[in-house]
Amino acid sequence: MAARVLGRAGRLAAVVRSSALQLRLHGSAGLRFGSQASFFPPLGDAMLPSGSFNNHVALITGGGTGLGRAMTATLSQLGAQCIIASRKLDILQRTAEEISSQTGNKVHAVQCDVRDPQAVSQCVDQMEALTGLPDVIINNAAGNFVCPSERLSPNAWKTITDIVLNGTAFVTLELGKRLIQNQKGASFLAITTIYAESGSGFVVPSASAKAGVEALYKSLAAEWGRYGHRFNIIQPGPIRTKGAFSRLDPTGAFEKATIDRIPTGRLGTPAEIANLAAYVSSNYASWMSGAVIRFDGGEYVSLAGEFNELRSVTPDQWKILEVMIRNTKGS
Ligand SMILES: CCCCCCCCC/C=C\C=C\C(=O)SCCNC(=O)CCNC(=O)[C@H](O)C(C)(C)COP(=O)(O)OP(=O)(O)OC[C@H]1O[C@@H](n2cnc3c(N)ncnc32)[C@H](O)[C@@H]1OP(=O)(O)O
Ligand SMILES: NC(=O)C1=CN([C@@H]2O[C@H](COP(=O)(O)OP(=O)(O)OC[C@H]3O[C@@H](n4cnc5c(N)ncnc54)[C@H](OP(=O)(O)O)[C@@H]3O)[C@@H](O)[C@H]2O)C=CC1
Repeated sequence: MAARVLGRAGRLAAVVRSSALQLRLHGSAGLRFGSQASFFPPLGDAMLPSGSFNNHVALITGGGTGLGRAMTATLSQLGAQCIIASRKLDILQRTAEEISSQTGNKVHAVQCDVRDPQAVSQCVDQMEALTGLPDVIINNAAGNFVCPSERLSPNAWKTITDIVLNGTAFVTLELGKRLIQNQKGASFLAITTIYAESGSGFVVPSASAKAGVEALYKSLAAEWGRYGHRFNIIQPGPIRTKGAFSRLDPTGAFEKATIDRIPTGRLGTPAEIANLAAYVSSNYASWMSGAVIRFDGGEYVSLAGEFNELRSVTPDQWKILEVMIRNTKGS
């Protein structure tokens, strides 16, 4: 009996070593990635009760496009008066009009290059005149592109770190000081990325700056709670936007591999992150501060685990592997 099992195991072991299995272990055959997405359908509706942001003012940097636009739409739908700020006034104005006309709540467009502290100060002046100081601040504006680090010029480095780290700091400090002076509490949210934690090649200025933003927000969560300010961070995984995908995967060549490694089998959607940002910025989350929320369909842990490639081993192949492992005697 034992000999028969061993003989069978030997034959199966030969199969294991075949190139077909090697392909399966290292390629994406076996379990078909992506099919599981049907278990995780994205919902698009605003999650919080309507009116959750009535009488609230929200500033969203980079609110004219992509994820910032989606967050603005959700906050506006929930009753907030929004101010969106970035460099391109025409785009901001178009977005503001579209959202206002859908929600019935005013969205203001204010031009501001967050790299320039004077422009930030003027933007806040404008905001104070329009709406008063905000209850919600979402630091979402960013710049990024993939580039081997040896090809980066000093100005390329400075451009990204100025937008992401200095820009976030200028907006946060300017508003923080005025809010403190006026004894007004607020929720600050920064949008970073999963590689702020791990680092990542080919986006090194962005990784460095986003890590700095996380240190800034965690530090201020500790320091400024006494002024009524909460600071939280959302680290999104891949969510299709023109701004991100055109600069990080310009040919689309990496999209399938990206989806394949996401345990939930799909990209995120702007509406999903907008719901999370709305919750974190709302009074329902008034006890949340200093939190770093990874929102990536499981991509980070999938990338991190050394053995996660074994997802592609089929049940039949596991039988073979198990026999091989059990038959190993000694070291
Ligand atoms: C593996 C597949 C993955 C699939 C997708 C996964 C998605 C996951 C996403 C994760 C994280 C995402 C983070 C993000 O931040 S995405 C948001 C991206 N959005 C934007 O970047 C919008 C705003 N961007 C811009 O306006 C420009 O792209 C900008 C370059 C960042 C700034 O514009 P501007 O101020 O006009 O700057 P210049 O064009 O003057 O350039 C300044 C400097 O930088 C050099 N440079 C510009 N582009 C490149 C490049 N592609 N490669 C190398 N260097 C570049 C430029 O030459 C200038 O330097 P120098 O003066 O020395 O020539
Ligand atoms: N999409 C994704 O998969 C992921 C996105 N993120 C983060 O999400 C956020 C939104 O990105 P996404 O919506 O995808 O990309 P977008 O390119 O659409 O958004 C970036 C926004 O930043 C604004 N911006 C850029 N530079 C400046 C500046 N100097 N001053 C003021 N505003 C500026 C842009 O507006 P303008 O050009 O008018 O200035 C734009 O609206 C970013 O923080 C990004 O790092 C993180 C992980 C994944």
